[in-house]
Amino acid sequence: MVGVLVLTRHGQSEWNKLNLFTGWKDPKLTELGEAEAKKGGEELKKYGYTDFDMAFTSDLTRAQSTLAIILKEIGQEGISTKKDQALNERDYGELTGLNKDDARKKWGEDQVHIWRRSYDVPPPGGESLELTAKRVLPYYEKEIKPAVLAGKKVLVAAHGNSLRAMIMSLEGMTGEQIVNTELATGVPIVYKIDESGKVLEKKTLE
Ligand SMILES: O=C(O)[C@@H](CO)OP(=O)(O)O
Repeated sequence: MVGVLVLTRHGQSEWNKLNLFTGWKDPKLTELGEAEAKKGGEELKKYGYTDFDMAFTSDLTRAQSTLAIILKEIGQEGISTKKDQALNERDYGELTGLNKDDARKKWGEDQVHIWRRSYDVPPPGGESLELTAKRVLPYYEKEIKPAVLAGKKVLVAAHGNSLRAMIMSLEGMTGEQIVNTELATGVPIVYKIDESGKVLEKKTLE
């Protein structure tokens, strides 16, 4: 039996556009973000992914809106959907709301890069990718993975860092390998997975 897991980062948010550390803040999608989500839905439709069994998203508007736009585009608006904080973006702590370029000026390129893309160094008062994975992966293992291993088709709309945690687990990567992988906004990544959890195919629909 082969299950399908589609991971999609939300479209551009108001704070992505303003280049602000976002984390658990809850800005809406921009018009571009809505268009990116629609394009993601169109790509799924083009490849025949219009029959998902269930969907998952975070507790944040930008991911929920992305999911709603995709589901509308593929004609699956009524599908069973679970929303959970466990799939939220990493908490950016004291950096939340600061401009990323201003932060580089204040603390230096290297320090800001360490906060953004090291595996285990959290930003002040916030979560590292390691800490993010510690709350994302138990939820993934309990709610998402069993459905995929049972052959279901599952759609997830979430965030750069919550998705990195899942990709790390799916592809058997180390934290150091995944941190510098950038996920494009609104682009679906399709995994075909067998009942043992082995990834048979990965395709990025852009
Ligand atoms: O600001 C954020 O919440 C995230 C995603 O936009 O930023 P980063 O790319 O630094 O993980």
